[in-house]
Amino acid sequence: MDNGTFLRIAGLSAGYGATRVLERLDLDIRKGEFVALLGSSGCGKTTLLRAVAGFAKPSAGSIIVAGRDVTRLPPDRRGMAMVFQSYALWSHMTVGQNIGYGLKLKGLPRTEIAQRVGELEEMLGLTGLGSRKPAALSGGQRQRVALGRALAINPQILLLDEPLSNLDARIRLKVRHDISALQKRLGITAVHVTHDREEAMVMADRIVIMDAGRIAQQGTPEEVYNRPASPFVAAFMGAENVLELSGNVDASAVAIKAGANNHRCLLPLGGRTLESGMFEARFRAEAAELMTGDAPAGAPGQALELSGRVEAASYPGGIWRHSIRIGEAQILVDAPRPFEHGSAVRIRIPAEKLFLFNTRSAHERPHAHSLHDGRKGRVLEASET
Ligand SMILES: Nc1ncnc2c1ncn2[C@@H]1O[C@H](COP(=O)(O)OP(=O)(O)OP(=O)(O)O)[C@@H](O)[C@H]1O
Repeated sequence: MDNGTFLRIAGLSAGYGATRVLERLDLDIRKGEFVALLGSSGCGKTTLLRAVAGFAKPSAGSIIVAGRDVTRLPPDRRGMAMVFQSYALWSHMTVGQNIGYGLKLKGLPRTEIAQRVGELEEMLGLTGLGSRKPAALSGGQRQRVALGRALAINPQILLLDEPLSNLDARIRLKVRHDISALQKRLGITAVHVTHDREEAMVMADRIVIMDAGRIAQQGTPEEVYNRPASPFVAAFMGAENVLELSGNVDASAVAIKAGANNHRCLLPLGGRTLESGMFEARFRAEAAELMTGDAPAGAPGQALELSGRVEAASYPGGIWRHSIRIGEAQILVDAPRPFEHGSAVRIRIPAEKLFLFNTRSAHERPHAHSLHDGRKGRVLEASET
């Protein structure tokens, strides 16, 4: 075991009856680390969290905390506390009683419980609300009570199951910040399930992206955002524009061939592992630059240049978002000013903002729009060089 590992999930498989959800999943988490489990609905995030907490029984594998195998221990003997999306507060109990519940179960003296509850209420901004019932609290306050109840027992590991998804957008930003600050201050190891990319980015030290019960990629927010390892991760991290290109790779660059709607260009490999052939190219709406006029002639540029036509423009705030038709493909591109509906435009995507992945078969690129001429699978290449 790596010296820094505090929570080790090893070869974990879990499911429900015949439904297999997690398949031999391995994940090591350091002490004090904040890990976000990010993935689309149904990928197994909650199942993983519940298995770690002891609420779901794994069919194989183990859960080790500080070198101790806790796989067969009940939830209350694992040194963990879980905060649920639904808060799961006891409606007949006051705020103070909810927060102190775990301590009461442990048989602590009343005075000690009162003192600890008071400290937590203060820490969580709930002072003065101790005798209210949950029904008389706002969503954000309820979630803070749930957090207080989890923290009261001094857990070594805090498990958060989409704790912010029931809060409105503005409160969510505040509680997001509160949880992060508290977790860092207390030095608790935290595992946070979310399907909100931005939430994972701003809260976590490390993001674990899950796909169908497996880990698709893990890394710092900056790593998974800027260096997605697969089309799935790229799409999940917001690079939803997708095109199909072809080109040749040498030791230092990939030469993208010209097509019906793209110019020839030479992109530095920059650490990418690619083979000559077909590529799925992905990029974010904000990664592209929108321009009018003709492309400069001459040597191939170090950016992908596309030509298209504006089909729609909207103003979501701050920037203008354009829907652009490029052959059979449709992409979204942001710009600081609106471009007229129907106008011919150029789109420039710098090499470092273009994610390229080899595609090997038609089955592996169900979402890619090729820049082709409508004939089956034929990519239009003005120059075959
Ligand atoms: N109690 C259950 N019985 C049977 N199948 C279940 C049960 N709970 C979850 N599943 C199935 O297991 C799979 C994983 O569910 P899980 O709740 O872990 O996903 P998730 O990634 O947390 O999704 P979400 O973001 O929607 O909460 C899903 O296909 C789900 O339908």
